[in-house]
Amino acid sequence: MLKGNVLAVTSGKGGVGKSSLSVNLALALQKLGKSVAIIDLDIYGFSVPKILNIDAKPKTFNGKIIPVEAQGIKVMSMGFLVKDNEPIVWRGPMLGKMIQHFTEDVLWGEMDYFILDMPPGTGDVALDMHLMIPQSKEIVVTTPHKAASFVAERAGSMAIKSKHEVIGVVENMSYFKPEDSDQKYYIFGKGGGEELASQLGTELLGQLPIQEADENSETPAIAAETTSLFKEYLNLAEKIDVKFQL
Ligand SMILES: Nc1ncnc2c1ncn2[C@@H]1O[C@H](COP(=O)(O)OP(=O)(O)OP(=O)(O)O)[C@@H](O)[C@H]1O
Repeated sequence: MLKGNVLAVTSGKGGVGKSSLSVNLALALQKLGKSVAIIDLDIYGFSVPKILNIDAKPKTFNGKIIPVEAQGIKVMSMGFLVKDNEPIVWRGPMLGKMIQHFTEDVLWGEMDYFILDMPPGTGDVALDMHLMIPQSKEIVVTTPHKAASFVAERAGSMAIKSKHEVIGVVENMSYFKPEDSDQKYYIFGKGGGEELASQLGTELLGQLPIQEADENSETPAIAAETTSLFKEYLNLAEKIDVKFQL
């Protein structure tokens, strides 16, 4: 199976920044000298290939898949297997087979980290992941609004019930801070991440700012190294790396 540390990035609801976090965290861990792979388990709503601007399709070798590599990160995603962004209409058991396929039939090799970009919520993929990859640890992503953290708690509780360690909560889109000022604007409210961490008995690992996307970039969802968001991703990567050494 997977040879390396496994970190699942989960959330209660969609659109909180799980995929952005998975990719940016992978790049930040790489900055720390780690080898990183991303397994995009958001089978219906894959977005990792788009975030990394990957056009290539994986090749095969002896019946196994060679993951696509972008910016030094190895990636496997349902997005590589569907034609023209067609929707995926599958039932639960097929989703489980895909997790098995992505973990067992891909030539990953040994990696320092496998990041699993999970679909939102507590559906079939989350259930199967908990059964098939019992060694994985989790972070739960939420936005600062209390209602978002209430929903996110379910994903965290599910991990705890299935005996997966939740190593922490990450609050995304916590505030907006202009690059030329230290003033923080709490656009989506405050306190959701802190509250969720205390409900799950874990710690708040990071609060990520809202970052204006550079639409001229080919990868607008990847934080440029000059931004405060990038610095926060680096801090987060350092904290997570320490947690895996314990
Ligand atoms: N810190 C941030 N600042 C500004 N925009 C952000 C930030 N984090 C994420 N976004 C944007 O929010 C949108 C949703 O992010 P993303 O796709 O990563 O969320 P998700 O939780 O993976 O969603 P889904 O559940 O649909 O997979 C994207 O357009 C992304 O670029």
